Amino acid sequence: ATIRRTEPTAGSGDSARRFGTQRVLVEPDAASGVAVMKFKNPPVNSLSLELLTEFIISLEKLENDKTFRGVILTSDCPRVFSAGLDLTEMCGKNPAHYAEYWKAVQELWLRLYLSNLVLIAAINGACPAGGCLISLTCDYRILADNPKYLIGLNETLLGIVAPFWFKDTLVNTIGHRASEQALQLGLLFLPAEALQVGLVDQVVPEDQVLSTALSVMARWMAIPDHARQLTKNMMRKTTVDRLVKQRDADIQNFVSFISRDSIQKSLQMYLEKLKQKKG
Ligand SMILES: CCCCC/C=C\CCC/C=C/CC(=O)SCCNC(=O)CCNC(=O)[C@H](O)C(C)(C)COP(=O)(O)OP(=O)(O)OC[C@H]1O[C@@H](n2cnc3c(N)ncnc32)[C@H](O)[C@@H]1OP(=O)(O)O
Repeated sequence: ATIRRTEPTAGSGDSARRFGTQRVLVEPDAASGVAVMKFKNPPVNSLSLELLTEFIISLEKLENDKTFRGVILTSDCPRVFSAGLDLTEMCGKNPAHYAEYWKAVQELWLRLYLSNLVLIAAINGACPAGGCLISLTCDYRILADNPKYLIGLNETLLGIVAPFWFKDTLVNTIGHRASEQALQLGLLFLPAEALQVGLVDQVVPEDQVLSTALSVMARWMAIPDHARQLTKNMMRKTTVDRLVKQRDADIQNFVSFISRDSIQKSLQMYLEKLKQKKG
């Protein structure tokens, strides 16, 4: 994927400078050590290969810069946090493309789930499937209180199956029984339901999502990094290791699953339905 970096905006020093790429805007505040990362892949922030690649690069840049200890993930697109994996990357392409795409999905999850940074999701829009997965990799989730902003792993509604590491991430967050129901039924939760089941940590008015994320971040930043990072590692490493041990097999699994005629048909029908919704 071709990555175009955005120029820093004119400002009064480092903390006023933006950086990032075409699809991932980064607003750093060096003074507080916190950066706000905004997805900008209109119309719905679908996780195309380009967006995944730029996300990984921007995250790596922040991880390697000791100035930054916390990142808030949010959307620059109105009403959608992320529509999840880009269905056009999984439809009508060849096995080599599917393998490349899935490797990038894995890579992003691996980096996010064990990130040394404090990650907070400021969920300011709809958050299905892969969008929900990204938020689940964060240390804390704040969802805007809007009945249109549904969140959940809805893969079964598309006739596809959430892989084991999506499932593990959900189980680690809301527990086994709630995950069993949520995954089989492909549940998309309203904000109040998401809060009740523990899928998000706070639901706040839409105009307070970012300010709440910043104040929650201050609390997490007050904890010494080494102790917090080792604790996070202790909680999450086993889950990560499961995928690391079988990364190639997981790619092969995905490629053969997604290449099936029946799955391709389901995805195409789902995409058609999304497009028809407008007309
Ligand atoms: C047993 C072995 C198991 C191994 C299995 C391995 C793997 C399989 C599992 C793979 C995992 C997949 C996880 C995913 O993330 S799949 C994606 C699921 N996403 C969704 O279901 C969301 C679909 N989108 C929506 O519901 C809505 O778009 C919305 C996000 C609520 C926003 O609604 P709205 O603002 O009304 O926008 P539109 O619906 O009109 O959409 C605008 C535009 O965008 C296109 N689009 C929407 N979502 C996607 C997407 N995910 N990918 C690509 N394109 C998308 C939509 O078609 C419209 O396009 P047009 O403008 O051209 O009409």
